[in-house]
Amino acid sequence: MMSRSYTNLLDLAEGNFAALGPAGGGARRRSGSFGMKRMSRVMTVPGTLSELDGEDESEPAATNSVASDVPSSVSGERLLVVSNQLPIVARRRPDGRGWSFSWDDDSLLLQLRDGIPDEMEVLFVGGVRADIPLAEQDEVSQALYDRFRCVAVFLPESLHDRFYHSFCKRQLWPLFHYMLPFASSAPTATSSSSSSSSAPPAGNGRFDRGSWEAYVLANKFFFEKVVEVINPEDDYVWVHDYHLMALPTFLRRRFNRLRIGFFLHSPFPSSEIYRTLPVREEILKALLNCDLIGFHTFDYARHFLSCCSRMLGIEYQSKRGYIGLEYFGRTVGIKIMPVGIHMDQLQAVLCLPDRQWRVSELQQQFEGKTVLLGVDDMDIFKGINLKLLAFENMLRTHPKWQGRAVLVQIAKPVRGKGKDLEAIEAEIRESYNRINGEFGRSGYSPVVFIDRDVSSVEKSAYYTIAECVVVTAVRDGMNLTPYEYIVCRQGTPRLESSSEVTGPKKSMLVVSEFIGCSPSLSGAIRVNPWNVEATAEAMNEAISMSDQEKQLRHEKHYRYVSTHDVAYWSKSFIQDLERACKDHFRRTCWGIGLGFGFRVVALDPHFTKLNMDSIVMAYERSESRAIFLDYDGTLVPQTSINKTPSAEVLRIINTLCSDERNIVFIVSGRGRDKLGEWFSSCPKLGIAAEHGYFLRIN
Ligand SMILES: O=P(O)(O)OC[C@H]1O[C@H](O[C@H]2O[C@H](CO)[C@@H](O)[C@H](O)[C@H]2O)[C@H](O)[C@@H](O)[C@@H]1O
Repeated sequence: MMSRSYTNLLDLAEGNFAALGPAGGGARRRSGSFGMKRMSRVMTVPGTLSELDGEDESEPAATNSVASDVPSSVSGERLLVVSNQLPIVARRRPDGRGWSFSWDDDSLLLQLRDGIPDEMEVLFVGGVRADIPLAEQDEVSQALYDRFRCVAVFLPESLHDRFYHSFCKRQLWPLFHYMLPFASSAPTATSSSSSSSSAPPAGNGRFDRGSWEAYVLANKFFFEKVVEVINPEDDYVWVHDYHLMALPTFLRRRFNRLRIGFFLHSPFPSSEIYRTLPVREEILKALLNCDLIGFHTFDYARHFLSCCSRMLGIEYQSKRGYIGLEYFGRTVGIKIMPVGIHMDQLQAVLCLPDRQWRVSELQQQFEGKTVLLGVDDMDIFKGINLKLLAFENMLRTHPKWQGRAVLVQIAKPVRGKGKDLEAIEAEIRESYNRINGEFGRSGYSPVVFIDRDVSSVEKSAYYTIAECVVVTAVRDGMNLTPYEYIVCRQGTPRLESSSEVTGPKKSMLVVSEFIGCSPSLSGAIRVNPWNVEATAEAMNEAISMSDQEKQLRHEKHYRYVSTHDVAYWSKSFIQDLERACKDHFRRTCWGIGLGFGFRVVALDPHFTKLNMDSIVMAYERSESRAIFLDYDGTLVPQTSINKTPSAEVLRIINTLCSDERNIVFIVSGRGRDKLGEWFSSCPKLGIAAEHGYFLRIN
């Protein structure tokens, strides 16, 4: 077995993982060739993109392919939305026989369809949020494809565990949210103890190569599903979020001219954080195989660009409002556009009779009270405990709120697990018990903590009755809670006659400055959630503000949120993706490089890649030749520390110079002294030193 420390990324990208064994660590994979070691191609054949597409990697598709009924040539453009999870809700049938599926109306991936042109069909590729037994997977795949145009990706359980719980949730997710792993290697509940490596498992989120391999392998499973349905000539692929950052390399290797977009929903951290990631270059290079990379905020994009500059030496250019990275002749576009909410979906919920009934109930429950509301996922970055501490501080420093202010905190259970989460949950419990113990009295609980799944109807009822929403996340990619709140407080024209919507609309927000939605909410009170006292003051200020001021701020926010909805975001992304890809069919391209170093070199069609035979023929035919040779990267490897030309190089140069028909020059930025010294044994060689400022002509 190969050593664990091997860094052959070609193998990694090919899916040959020592740590996972020949079939991906017991992966019950049905495709014939997977897991067999194959030599990767280093493309040396020149050609246009269309010539090269699909010529590589003749792996058969998995046998549970749903593509049997996909027309081989689908007319019209399609969009393949690839994400860790499909926008599907799966439920076991009550009789235990089979599954029932429905669209997940709350999923942003589903909602983004509204911004996609009608003539563009949308297909989804992703995992299913349910444990579907192996024996049922084929049937489920077919049903999902037939009924929803969803292509299901099933990962073997052990792989899923290492991909999702270990690499995604314990390594990437914390790091992207600015949490560096501790140096200690004490294993935790979810560390990858099943890894076959001899190295100790990573604890506390420390990088673990076995989990990284699982991540790459899982990305390859997604890639294979895309391959089953893709029509590379017509389709666009839009990959979502940090789970699938290796996918663009697999796609680009197979389909050189595929139109690929990627959107990162989480933050992209500062380069000082990102550069601690041992696979930092691999991930950057994989993303650069896209045509367009999207971020919620300017800061996330700026961090990504500085990582590209500092770690890969690639600089960006900004032209007429578009930012692009020149990457081997291709321009990789950078898109900055925060996501939005689905207005119709939320407004439809607002009109449900159930909700109106729930609103009245809550109005009675909190009569005479001022409700501050928190709606968060129960994860380690949402700063729920900081919010409780700030609320406690407010009750203490502004006693007028004792008996009057209530903090309702909805904490949605999440799929992640681990000791950190358990510790945070315990801390939160302790805080609200303490606050309720100290300030509570008969008929008054200052904190109402709801740690169960709350339906969209109930959530919108809470939004409606809340005077202020408080978000104290210490990091969050975007966070749409404030947007949902604003829309619910606005209500809909259909509610105008009901008793719940009376008078001018108003809302108030206290939001962390560390979340993606913060820059778009100029009327919110922005806080540093680590500063508990300042957050307490902000809460007091928010609920004490005059109605007129609350109304003005609300109106400003509503104008923005209602016009920058999810359809606006997806439409804008697809338009930019189309624009970024408009030259795809004009360019001459070569795929080069191994593993994650793979990239497509794109050139204007007037360029031709030199072919060895034609060079030799031209050389032999010519009567007089001028030969200009660069030095670094041409005569000595770019990476070598010893820059002195080898004896072999000197011999070849002297051979070239000895032919009367040749004039040979070294052209370099290097100084004349060094070049003169190095080539003192080549008397017939010309030297253009310092970019031609000094010439030695012989
Ligand atoms: O927990 P995961 O399955 O790994 O998914 C991560 C989170 O994805 C979604 O949130 C992210 O996208 C949102 C929309 O762009 C953005 O507002 C948020 O900041 C991102 O983290 C999902 O809403 C979360 O529940 C997931 O935890």
